[in-house]
Amino acid sequence: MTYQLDIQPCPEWNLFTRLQRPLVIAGPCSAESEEQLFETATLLKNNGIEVLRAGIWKPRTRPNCFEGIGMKGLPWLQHIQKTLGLKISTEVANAHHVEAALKHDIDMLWIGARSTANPFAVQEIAEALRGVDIPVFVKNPVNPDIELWIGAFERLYLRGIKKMGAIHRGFSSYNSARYRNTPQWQIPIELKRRVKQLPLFCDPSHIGGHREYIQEISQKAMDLGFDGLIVESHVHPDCALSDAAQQITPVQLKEILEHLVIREAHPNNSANHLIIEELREKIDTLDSSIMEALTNRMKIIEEIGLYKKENNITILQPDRWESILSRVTEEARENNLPVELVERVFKAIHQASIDRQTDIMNKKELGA
Ligand SMILES: C=C(O[C@@H]1C=C(C(=O)O)C=C[C@H]1O)C(=O)O
Repeated sequence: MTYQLDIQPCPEWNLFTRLQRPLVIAGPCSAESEEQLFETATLLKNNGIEVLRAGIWKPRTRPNCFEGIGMKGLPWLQHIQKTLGLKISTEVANAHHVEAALKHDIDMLWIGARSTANPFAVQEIAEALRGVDIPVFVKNPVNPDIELWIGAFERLYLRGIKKMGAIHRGFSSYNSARYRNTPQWQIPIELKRRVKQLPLFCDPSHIGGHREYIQEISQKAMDLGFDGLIVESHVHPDCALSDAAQQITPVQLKEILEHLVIREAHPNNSANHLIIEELREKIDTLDSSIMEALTNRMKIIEEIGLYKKENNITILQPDRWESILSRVTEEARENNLPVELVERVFKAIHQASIDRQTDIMNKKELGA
């Protein structure tokens, strides 16, 4: 069963007053001391940030790391809310956190990646939020499972939460890669396709794992039409008690934001609109040719399948398959197409052929 999520549009949330992209949430990974939090918040505010983030309870990979300041950090946030007029937000991982955060007038909550991966935790948080009308952001689960991510929104929605946003923070991987978490951009793209009204934020700090990547990841998010960014910012990043390498100062954040190129969702005049429409018509025609070719190919696959069944021949023909794959990858090289793309496409086509021929093989004769 899929639910139609009737999400309230972000401009109505009373969280951001300036509504141009990117909407920005920023603040330290963790609240560490009242001074660190207040100094950071003041600088962020002076640099135009409206919503402060700060972790109060930190889920850490190993015990004996700094696990967050806990409850005593909540009044610090509240003080900032009152004196600086910033909106305040933190991560919650259980009902107890939700209760404490709400008691301290938190403006926005988010559910972390490890919690999103656990439906029991999400359900518990959703129950604790029943009847509460504040925005709740959900980070993607650590594993690239879009259903789990959507499931978390559904659980919240079923308990009455209408102000929901998604945070893309990348996915855990065992391979050593450029970034700390692999972005797998196709997953937030698919989320946006499936849940259109959902505001989409990117967390370049956690994807990159190092401050040097924040600019490029933020730009990529903007190019894909993301609504906002949630960025870790600390008054003295190198002294941070958690995630030191990926935090930036409020001034560095301002510079990064100033350098972002923000593109419009659609062409801004009718001449440009016509150009893109004409090109899209060409794409539509080409897509129809691809579909026609796929349909005709499948018909022949079926004929070969019937022949194999009648003559007792194996479905998989490794030599034939090998020769197809080497021919198309060679053609890809000649035409300057990504070989990896062509391989992926043809492997998917070949697998579909095998599946179709397997169905034909297994189908009982009428009356047999
Ligand atoms: C169509 C055949 O069956 C299988 C499917 C193939 C394909 O999709 O082109 C190629 C070889 C076989 O593994 C065939 O034997 O030619």
